[in-house]
Amino acid sequence: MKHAPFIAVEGPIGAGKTTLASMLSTELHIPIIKEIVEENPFLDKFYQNIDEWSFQLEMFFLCNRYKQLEDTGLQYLEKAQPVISDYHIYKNLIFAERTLKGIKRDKYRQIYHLLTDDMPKPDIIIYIRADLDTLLGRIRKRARSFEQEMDPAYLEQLITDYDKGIQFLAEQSPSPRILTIDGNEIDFVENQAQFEQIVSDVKELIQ
Ligand SMILES: Nc1ncnc2c1ncn2[C@@H]1O[C@H](COP(=O)(O)OP(=O)(O)OP(=O)(O)O)[C@@H](O)[C@H]1O
Ligand SMILES: Nc1nc(=O)c2ncn([C@H]3C[C@H](O)[C@@H](CO)O3)c2[nH]1
Repeated sequence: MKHAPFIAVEGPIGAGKTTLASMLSTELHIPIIKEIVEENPFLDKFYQNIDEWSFQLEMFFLCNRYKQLEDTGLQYLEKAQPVISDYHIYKNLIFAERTLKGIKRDKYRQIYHLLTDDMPKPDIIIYIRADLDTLLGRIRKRARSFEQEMDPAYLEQLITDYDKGIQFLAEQSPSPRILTIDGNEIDFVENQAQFEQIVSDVKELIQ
């Protein structure tokens, strides 16, 4: 790979994106960009009433990620410095296609493309797949109050949406390199050897 890599860790809610991105950032000495969660004023309301709050929430995520991506380009990529992020900008569309309907979805799509089409995109995606039981277990363990009432059907749909979304990204040109991790079987938190294997796989993709 000639230029500095832009790595994104992706996967459905609770898959372990922030955990793995942080571990890789430390191990590979690559700065990390993390998504904003605690200061998000709409997440709480969204989980209580998705139809009522989805547009505000999706726009909030989109604007925040747009700003972060702009900064990432200026701070790192334009200076040929590598960076790792705990999300891919495309996740906005994965969620919004599920949570928005009708005219709001149409408007959101237009704004999404207007803002992001010419932005830098990750060239390496680490995709953590995990099934519903694994994700629900992690979400419970993490115990963010606003997520505890999450409808399992919503999460199950997102698992499928993610598979399709990552497949779509794989078909883009130039296509990103994708490392898929089985989050049910691979425990990069507790199992050092499994984490080292991921590090080695990522290093190979970066070469
Ligand atoms: N491989 C793993 N084995 C065991 N626990 C894990 C593993 N990965 C993550 N966890 C735990 O699961 C929880 C969710 O992890 P994390 O916050 O990294 O997920 P995320 O994908 O970034 O979530 P979100 O989609 O909400 O941003 C955390 O409590 C974390 O410590
Ligand atoms: N609707 C919606 N759109 C997004 O773009 C999005 N990105 C993250 N999330 C939710 C998942 C976690 O609960 C929490 C932290 O990741 O926020 C999102 N929800």
